[in-house]
Amino acid sequence: MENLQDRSDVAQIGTENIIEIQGLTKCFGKQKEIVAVDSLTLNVKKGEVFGFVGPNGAGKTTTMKMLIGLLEPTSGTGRVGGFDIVREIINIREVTGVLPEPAGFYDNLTARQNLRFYAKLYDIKEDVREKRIVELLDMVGLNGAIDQKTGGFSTGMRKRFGLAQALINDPDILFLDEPTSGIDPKGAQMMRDLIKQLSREKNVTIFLSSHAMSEVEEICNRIAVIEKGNLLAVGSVEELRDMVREKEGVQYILEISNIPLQDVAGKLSDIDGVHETYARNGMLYVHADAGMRAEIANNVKLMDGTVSRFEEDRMDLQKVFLKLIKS
Ligand SMILES: Nc1ncnc2c1ncn2[C@@H]1O[C@H](COP(=O)(O)OP(=O)(O)OP(=O)(O)O)[C@@H](O)[C@H]1O
Repeated sequence: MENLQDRSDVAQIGTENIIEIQGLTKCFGKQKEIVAVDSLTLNVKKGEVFGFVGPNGAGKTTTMKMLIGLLEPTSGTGRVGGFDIVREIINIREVTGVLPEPAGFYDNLTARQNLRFYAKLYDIKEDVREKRIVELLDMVGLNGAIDQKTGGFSTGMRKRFGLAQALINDPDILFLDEPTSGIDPKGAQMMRDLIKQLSREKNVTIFLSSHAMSEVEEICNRIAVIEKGNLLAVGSVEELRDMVREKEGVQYILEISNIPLQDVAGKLSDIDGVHETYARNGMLYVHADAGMRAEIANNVKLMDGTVSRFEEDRMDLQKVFLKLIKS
């Protein structure tokens, strides 16, 4: 699986913060009793593909809406592309593109007519506009449907068309709310490839929310995890994994010969920092604090055991996420 965070050749990530959020808060209700986003502080660097994940109702959409000027924060501040999210919404609209969930179009208009309409809102000149419409529809694989009404588009086509629409003003920053939800695996892969292509070839900064952890793991350089409006963690998959390793320990898997696994399990479970040991299918599983590898190996050696395999169960983002939200 291609992973952007390991590939500095893919995205040119700058040092400059293109999105800055300070203590951002949004409350709903007469008494402001529903705290949807609670003092959120985070930065996104230019060129990053930034994943925003959290359970249902965590506050992802509300945050995005505040960042693009659709909702006014209750308190806190934010800047997008250098512009203030309350006072400079018009400027933000100029430099951003948005794929909302669900995406809405004028369904009785064709793909070309829809894009023409949005292009006019941005005052894009006719010659540039017509060329861009064809290029964008080509990019998202919808050129064959250019003169079809969007009302007849499938869910996958609507998502891709929504991406073309979000790109009509050639934005520096793209906000994508669940860009692959409801579309089939092939369509989802195409969407991910497009997102990677935009990052790689156009250096567009992408801020996306998703419930698909494998997708976020595949395409995001960094990820913020939120729950009940609060930021739980932010970092690359590797950094988030390390946070969980430090907090919850790791699972080692050992293949040992010469001595009975039950004996090793018993001996290792007496060591400080080893939380659980059990043998299954000829392998020994050891749940221990991170960094106990050498000590475990030594103890097996002292018992005259031979270790032929010693692996750490590498948590994927799905596991990391579940551990972060339950701790
Ligand atoms: N207009 C509103 N009025 C009252 N409460 C709202 C409003 N909009 C959102 N909320 C509440 O704010 C919280 C955060 O909602 P939000 O839609 O931002 O979550 P989310 O992380 O995008 O969820 P999902 O993954 O389900 O899309 C939820 O408890 C939601 O019910």
